[in-house]
Amino acid sequence: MAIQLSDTSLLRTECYVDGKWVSAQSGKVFSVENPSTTAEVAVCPEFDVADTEAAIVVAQNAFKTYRKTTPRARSKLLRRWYDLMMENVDDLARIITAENGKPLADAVTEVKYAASFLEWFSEEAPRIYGDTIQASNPDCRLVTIKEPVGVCGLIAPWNFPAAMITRKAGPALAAGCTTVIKAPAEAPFSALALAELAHRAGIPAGVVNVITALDNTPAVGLSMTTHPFIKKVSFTGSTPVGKLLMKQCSSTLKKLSFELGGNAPFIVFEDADLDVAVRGLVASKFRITGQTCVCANRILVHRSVYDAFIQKVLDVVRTFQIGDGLGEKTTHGPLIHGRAVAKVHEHVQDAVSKGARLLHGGQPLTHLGPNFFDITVLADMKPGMKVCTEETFGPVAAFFAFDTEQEAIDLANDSDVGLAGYFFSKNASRCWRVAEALEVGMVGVNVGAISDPAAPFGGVKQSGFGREGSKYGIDEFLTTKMIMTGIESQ
Ligand SMILES: NC(=O)c1ccc[n+]([C@@H]2O[C@H](COP(=O)([O-])OP(=O)(O)OC[C@H]3O[C@@H](n4cnc5c(N)ncnc54)[C@H](O)[C@@H]3O)[C@@H](O)[C@H]2O)c1
Ligand SMILES: O=CCCC(=O)O
Repeated sequence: MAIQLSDTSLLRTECYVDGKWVSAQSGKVFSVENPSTTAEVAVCPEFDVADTEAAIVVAQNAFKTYRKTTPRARSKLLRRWYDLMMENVDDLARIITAENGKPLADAVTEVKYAASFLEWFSEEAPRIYGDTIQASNPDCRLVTIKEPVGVCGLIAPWNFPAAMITRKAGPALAAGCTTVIKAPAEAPFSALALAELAHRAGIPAGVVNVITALDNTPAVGLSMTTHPFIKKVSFTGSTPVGKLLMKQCSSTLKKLSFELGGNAPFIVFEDADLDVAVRGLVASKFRITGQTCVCANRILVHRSVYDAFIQKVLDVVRTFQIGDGLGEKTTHGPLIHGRAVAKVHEHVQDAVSKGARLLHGGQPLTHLGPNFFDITVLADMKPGMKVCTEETFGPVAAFFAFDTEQEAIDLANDSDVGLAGYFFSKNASRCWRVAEALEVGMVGVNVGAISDPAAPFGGVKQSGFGREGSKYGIDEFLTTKMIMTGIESQ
């Protein structure tokens, strides 16, 4: 076996539908590679439209009974699922590292983060409230109740192959919904391992269904976004795919939550604690080798501290060890595939050709394998470079200089997307001013790591809509029903 696991039955290579492990009806499979070594991890079923529709029908049937379960019963199921994740942290992390490439320590962090959404929503399940409202008509009484929206299609990316699933499945199940989960083709085994644990947790058959596809992804996606039984699509991925899925969902007007791409500004003001800002930058920019949606993409530094700040960042970057995610000394792993390497390289070459100064890295590390790119530092960045308008999704720290607070805000907001933004300053008034001025869904003030199950995660502009995690996350899977009762006046 390509992954060393204590519990080998966690590596599942079939899809999970109606509580059973199933192959594609066609018998087709696709191969998943370890991005560090390019060795095959295992193969997975290539589901097609018929397979997908069968899973949707199963979820629809399961919804009829699951929706009637008590919130406390759903809470206990989620809690058991959470406990099983925590009992299997090491194996789950090894699966993540094998299919995604991130260092094992980061994979362990992801598993705990992923499990935290199950814990959080196990606690939210019994806390779904409606309202009592004073009707305009004195002869009527008015209340609202919350109901599960129905079968949910959950589509998630490879960069957090466990956490992006539980952040959706946790609230869906807490709300009383059933799910068809399309695992990312690059990293499907985490989702399948989660399905195995859902099974062990006693989650009823048909409530969690996990399907996989590579070449059939567009057809499977079309099925999930147009099938009348699916009432909600929750998608995390790129903005272009989000736009396509939204268009497809319009035919049946599904409820939607879209967590899409970002291009986070990271501002260092002249009054910042530079060491705190360096720690924040390392956490934000280089997490998972720059492959998170909330990664700093444009680093804006006040001219008076520009050189000093970059020097401090270079001092840290030079200590990084790039390599196989299982390597004991590895701090940063590979990119997910060759297309990602090519895109990062293109951003670097574009910047350098337009006058940026390359201070570190800048090249693929082909001696390590085809998916490795060096940690890169670029100074003298200018508007008009690709980094300004496209999400790099790689280990490139691109530094811009600014002179005034307003200039920094204008540069930060000069983007079609608005997911996360960060800034560092010791001035309390400035902290409020800038936090309010940034056109993003999430702001980190003097902090670069903002992910927390208690925090509402989501964007504005073309970063999408809806919020995951927090007390708001469950609303995405509920509908509000108004009940007006006429009473006879005496
Ligand atoms: N906002 C967030 O919370 C968040 C979190 C993680 C990643 N992201 C974004 O995700 C992107 C990286 O992930 P990616 O490369 O996997 O994105 P992607 O959009 O290519 O794919 C995301 C998922 O959608 C599936 N998919 C692709 N085309 C589809 C189609 N036509 N129909 C149905 N499903 C389809 C993929 O198989 C994958 O499972 C980045 O843009 C990143 O910012 C956003
Ligand atoms: O990549 C985006 C998700 C990252 C996170 O939840 O911290």
